[in-house]
Amino acid sequence: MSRVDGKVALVTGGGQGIGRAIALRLSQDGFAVAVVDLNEDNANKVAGEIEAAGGRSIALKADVSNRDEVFAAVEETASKLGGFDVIVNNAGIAPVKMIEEVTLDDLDKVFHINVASVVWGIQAATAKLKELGHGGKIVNASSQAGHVGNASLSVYSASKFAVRSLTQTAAQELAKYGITVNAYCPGIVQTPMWGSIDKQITNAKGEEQGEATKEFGSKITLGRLSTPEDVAAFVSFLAGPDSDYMTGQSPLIDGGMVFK
Ligand SMILES: NC(=O)C1=CN([C@@H]2O[C@H](COP(=O)(O)OP(=O)(O)OC[C@H]3O[C@@H](n4cnc5c(N)ncnc54)[C@H](O)[C@@H]3O)[C@@H](O)[C@H]2O)C=CC1
Ligand SMILES: CC(=O)C(C)=O
Repeated sequence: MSRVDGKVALVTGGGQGIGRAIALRLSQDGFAVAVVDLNEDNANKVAGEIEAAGGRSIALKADVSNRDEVFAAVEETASKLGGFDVIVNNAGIAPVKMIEEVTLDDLDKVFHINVASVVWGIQAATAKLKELGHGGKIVNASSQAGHVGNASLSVYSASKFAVRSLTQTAAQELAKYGITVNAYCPGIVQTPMWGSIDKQITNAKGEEQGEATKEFGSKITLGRLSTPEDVAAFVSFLAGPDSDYMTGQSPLIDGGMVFK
């Protein structure tokens, strides 16, 4: 019997990439997992993978930038899986845009999906945990871009700095309810998002595809790109009982990226 058996976790953006790996890992740890994504087919596939491996899971369609949909997803998770303990606010987007070309629409879209979503996730999880009368864990996706900022990803980087800030302030406000709030800050992770970033940067610079990966990859001390499972292993720690004495933190899990 694992120390999280019977507990329930909700993972946003769980349909692919890092979110999928987190959903699978938390299920292996013993959580029942709600896989939430805008892409319902992918969410269903991941929930199916969990069930096929002997875990408990549901798939839910929700747009995390919509407060009502996030609250409804938390409600449905608690009623269908019989409790609620952890939310992983993982969903995000990363459009490439040079600072001189950024528009109000770019700011609006990225901050709604990457930042407002985290506020809604924190609010919905806190309301449910207070109703259930016990503490829990909130885990947010930031990035190495939220520590150092990446050229070509200015709005995205700003959104990930914002996630770190929300993580710190929410941790201070919610400790009295037994809720901890932490973030994870990955480096270059082999997912559809990174594939798209490489394509957009190399297109914008007129370079061959893969050049951006080479450039970012050359900064990684451990000498390889991250897998989604590398990140999921750290989220497993943040979602589980071994991180009980940790809150307000946003550690890097980036293979030791060094920017000169
Ligand atoms: N891939 C990377 O190199 C890094 C990723 N991250 C962060 O990790 C998180 C996951 O990234 P990846 O797995 O690489 O991305 P991905 O693009 O491969 O997957 C993101 C998932 O989120 C879902 N999603 C997007 N917008 C949504 C919305 N409005 N509502 C609900 N679901 C939505 C997508 O359908 C998709 O399934 C993101 O927050 C990203 O910023 C952080 C550092 C590095
Ligand atoms: C997408 C992202 O967060 C990177 C490259 O750190």
